Amino acid sequence: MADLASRISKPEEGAAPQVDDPTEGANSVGIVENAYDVEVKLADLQNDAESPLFSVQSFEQLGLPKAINDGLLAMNFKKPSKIQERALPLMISDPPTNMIAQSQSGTGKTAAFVLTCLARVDLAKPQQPQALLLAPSRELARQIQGVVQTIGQFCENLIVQAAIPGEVSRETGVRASIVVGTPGTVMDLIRRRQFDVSQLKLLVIDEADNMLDQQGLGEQCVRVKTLLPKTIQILLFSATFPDNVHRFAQQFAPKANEIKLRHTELTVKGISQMYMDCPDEGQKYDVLCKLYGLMTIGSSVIFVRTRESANEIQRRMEADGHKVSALHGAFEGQNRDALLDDFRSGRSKVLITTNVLARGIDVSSVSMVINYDIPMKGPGAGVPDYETYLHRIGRTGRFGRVGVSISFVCDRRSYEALSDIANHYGIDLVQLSPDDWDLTEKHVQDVIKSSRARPDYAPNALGN
Ligand SMILES: Nc1ncnc2c1ncn2[C@@H]1O[C@H](COP(=O)(O)OP(=O)(O)OP(=O)(O)O)[C@@H](O)[C@H]1O
Repeated sequence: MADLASRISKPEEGAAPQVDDPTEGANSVGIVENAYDVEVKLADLQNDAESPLFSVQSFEQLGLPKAINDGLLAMNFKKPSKIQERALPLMISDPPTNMIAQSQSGTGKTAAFVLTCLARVDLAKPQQPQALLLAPSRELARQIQGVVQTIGQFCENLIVQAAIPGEVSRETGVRASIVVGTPGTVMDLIRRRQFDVSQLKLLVIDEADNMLDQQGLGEQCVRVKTLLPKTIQILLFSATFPDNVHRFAQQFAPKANEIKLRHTELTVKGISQMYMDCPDEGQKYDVLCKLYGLMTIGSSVIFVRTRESANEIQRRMEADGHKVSALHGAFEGQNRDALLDDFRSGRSKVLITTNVLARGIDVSSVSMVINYDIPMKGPGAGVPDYETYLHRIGRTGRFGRVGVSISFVCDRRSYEALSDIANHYGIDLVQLSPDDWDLTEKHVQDVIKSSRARPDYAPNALGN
């Protein structure tokens, strides 16, 4: 990366900015090539991780009910991805065993835990909550609910309910066999006795490192767990598990089987990671506007640090004649739902957002992610946020597709933060220059106009 030592921007002035973290409360064209292996650690060491029993080559081998297999067919899921191949047999076998599972963004973790829920619920008791899935944002909870409904579309009597603000009526409470929610709302419903958790068999926590780490959600998840049956099977999923959270995850889900990735295997090779060397903070906006034409080839997500900058960039871009949407934690739930639905359907193609959408959101048409601000964490936002970087760029390059991420740097601080992130994951970032627009366009177009992943890339494989 170029030397940016001489470019130091002034600190921001004004009121404390509103920062969102991701913790408030389709079918694929991907080819499945399971060329790489993962580290599987079995809770019961008497078992043999290499045994064929612990890996399936097809969904049929799992012996799931026909209705579930029909759902997979309807989704055009022909072959399990690596995480599905390795995790599913362990998760659906009896006696139920906990699982801590890691695989890269966009590799099909959702279907892995959704299939486990569908395999475990007794459809003769459709209104009795039996599986609880927790996610960090309302958008992700709704998305997971949609996946359960789609894969479970032929399961008679299946009722799935979202436990997010505004979705559960006070009169009826929770009346579903599978419940997908955010921890705060779930906690409220249990406290108000509107959610009978006495017969829950399964607790799934998606984005588990984030859910167990953050003060607010970590505490909430622990409190929710204390109210659940002691024998409940716990499944923790994420693309990232920093060591400290991983240790806590092992206490939270004792005696778990584990599927882990090596540090350097965390990035998705289908995502071409680039950075734009902007002259200064003020000119980032002009660079963004120049990129606009490229951003609309597919769909794009622009990540900014604060809600205020999301609003401000939206205002300026619209004033400059560009069509963009902004979504962040200050919006009301239903408004957020409508905004994301517009983006999913392609009615809006450029979404400006905060970390609230950094994790989990699956929109296959996203071909570009822009880190307008490098993700930072810690006191005074002084430390690069390695995990959030990976989750943000993972909104593109889903399930074997290709995509581009462009991170804006404009001063020593942002440059060093991005260098740290690159070193942390062993990534070589391609440098783009705002002075050579033809070359920038070529770099970006070469990737997003190619419809296939590079031949050396085994899409959807863990550890690719
Ligand atoms: N076996 C499969 N065959 C084809 N497509 C699949 C298969 N499994 C999952 N997919 C598709 O892959 C995409 C990504 O899956 P998913 O959203 O579960 O990723 P993830 O691993 O949870 O990612 P993240 O870490 O970002 O949350 C989805 O669009 C999903 O429909």
